[in-house]
Amino acid sequence: KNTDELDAKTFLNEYNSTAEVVWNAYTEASWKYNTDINEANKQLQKNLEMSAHTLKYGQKARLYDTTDFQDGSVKRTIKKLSDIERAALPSAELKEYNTLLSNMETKYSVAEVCRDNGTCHPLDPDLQKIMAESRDYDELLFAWKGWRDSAGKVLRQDYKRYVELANKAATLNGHSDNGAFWRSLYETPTFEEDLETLWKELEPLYQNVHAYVRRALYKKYGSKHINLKGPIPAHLLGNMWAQTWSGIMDLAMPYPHATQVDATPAMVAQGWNATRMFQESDRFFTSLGLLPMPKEFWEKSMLEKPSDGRQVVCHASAWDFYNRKDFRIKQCTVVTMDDLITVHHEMGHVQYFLQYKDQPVSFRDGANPGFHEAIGDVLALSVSTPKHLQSIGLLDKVETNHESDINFLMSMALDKIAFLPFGYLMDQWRWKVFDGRIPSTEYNKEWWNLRMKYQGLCPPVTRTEDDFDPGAKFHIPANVPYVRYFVSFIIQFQFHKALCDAAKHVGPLHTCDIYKSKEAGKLMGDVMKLGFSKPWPEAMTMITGQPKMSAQPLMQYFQPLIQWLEAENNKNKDIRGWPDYDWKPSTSS
Ligand SMILES: O=C(CCC(O)(O)[C@H](Cc1ccccc1)NC(=O)c1ccccc1)N[C@@H](Cc1c[nH]c2ccccc12)C(=O)O
Ligand SMILES: [Zn+2]
Repeated sequence: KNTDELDAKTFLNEYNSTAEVVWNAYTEASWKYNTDINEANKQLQKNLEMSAHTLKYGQKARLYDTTDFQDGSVKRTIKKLSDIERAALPSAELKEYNTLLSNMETKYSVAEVCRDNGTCHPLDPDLQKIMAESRDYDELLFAWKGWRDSAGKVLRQDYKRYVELANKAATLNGHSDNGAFWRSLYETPTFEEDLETLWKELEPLYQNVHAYVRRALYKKYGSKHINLKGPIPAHLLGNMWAQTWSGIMDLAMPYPHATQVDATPAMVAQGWNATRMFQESDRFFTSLGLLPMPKEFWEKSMLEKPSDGRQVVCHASAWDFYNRKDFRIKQCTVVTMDDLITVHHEMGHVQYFLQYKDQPVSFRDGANPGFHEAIGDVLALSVSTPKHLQSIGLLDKVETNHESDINFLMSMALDKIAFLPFGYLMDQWRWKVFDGRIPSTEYNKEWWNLRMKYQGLCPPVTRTEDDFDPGAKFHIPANVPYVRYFVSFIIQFQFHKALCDAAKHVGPLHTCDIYKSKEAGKLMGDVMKLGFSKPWPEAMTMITGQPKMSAQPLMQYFQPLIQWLEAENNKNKDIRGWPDYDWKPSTSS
């Protein structure tokens, strides 16, 4: 083994400069395909070249014994390069794996649901609009079942083979399975226990929101479709996957006569478009002293779904082209408050790219995947406040009284609290698939067991193993881990609390708006500049003064609503949980 640290540094410099070129070429090819899906653009050649580069340098990295190295960054980089992921597969299987991934993402992205009269609906924007706005039980069922027939079902065989190859690559890199590899990215030995502890702390709050929303849906859809002691049919929550519930805020509004919280009508009335939404977000970031989007961003991003007939991957994403100057977002933006939040989420990714662009490529990543997901959401917590929405002209009447507070907190809970069990169960399912506890013959049964256990949902129609409902959620066919969002929804409140303190905010946490706080911006910028160069507990300590994930700031933020929900559910004599787990909604309307 080579113990020469100077030699290692030279090797890493060579790696870094060659990696930028190879990764840039791959990213350009991937962008071309994602924004114009067709056979010609499918060429997977650049993907293979990237893996060849990873293999070459990974094998050389493994020759070093870094035990006595002085430079921590050299040790950290050698360790990271030594895991060569899919490049460990024999070339025939690597080609098969890349083809499978490309085919799964394409099948998902081009899927659509057709009516008897022949009109066909893509997920974005059509089916998403139906799921958020329709209050017709059967129309919702048409979209919900149709999407799973068109996008989920067709992926089952591809997915089964993908699992085998992903696991083979993981074991060739020394992991027990692909789930173990995904968890290793958090560098936290107690990661799974920590997540379970956080979930147990938050479960009572979720059950209170669930009980309250079930009561609201009971009022709307009646006892044929809602059992006040049972799970909620999964198509009634205002979202295709029931992962966020703000789509049914109108049914769950505690005080309909107090301050409204939805800025969508004003955005539409004032003629906002996608570019305006991104400019608004850019303005918030620069108000904190963070970096503006470079001109390439505005010239080369795809901020709206193309109208020239091109097929694209509509699921939003942010892109680093690894040349320190080209950064883009691809988003099929619609003019809604919900998408204004997503705009900030994606811009948070690009801000991270900008802040760490001068790190070596190995460190151009989040402190952990949850950090990358949290940045934009932290700013969105400020943007979402009625006070801020009023200051940008999107809400006119804003009162500061108890009812308005509860309305606002309910709208936030329908996104942030409702999401937690979904964010947690997605990779519970995948970790069990990767480690063999869920065989392919039980993919769908175990999916719905988890959907029942954590979210208290049931399918509106019978499901079988002919179906593959997990495949109907982008991240499953797209091979994108999901527990990062669960982590993000926890730590973003820790960051929010710390930044609000830095911004000298006084008053309840949920009223804090860090807009224009250079102190808050400095704290965020310094952490983002680190990229992946330090273990994430160090980054966490820089912001919050302590190294752990904690649910306390989230609970503090929602405290007024927690009390209100307890009282409201007791007043309605509603039970928490869903003991009638065998109940099924009637299939006649
Ligand atoms: O998937 C996303 C946003 C897309 C993304 O920005 O996270 C994107 C996902 C992706 C990853 C890899 C390939 C293609 C898409 N992630 C990134 O663009 C990205 C870029 C650089 C580093 C890390 C992530 N949100 C999740 C979770 C979520 C639901 N509602 C939300 C509201 C606010 C924030 C997140 C969510 C979802 O829609 O289920
Ligand atoms: Zn993201």
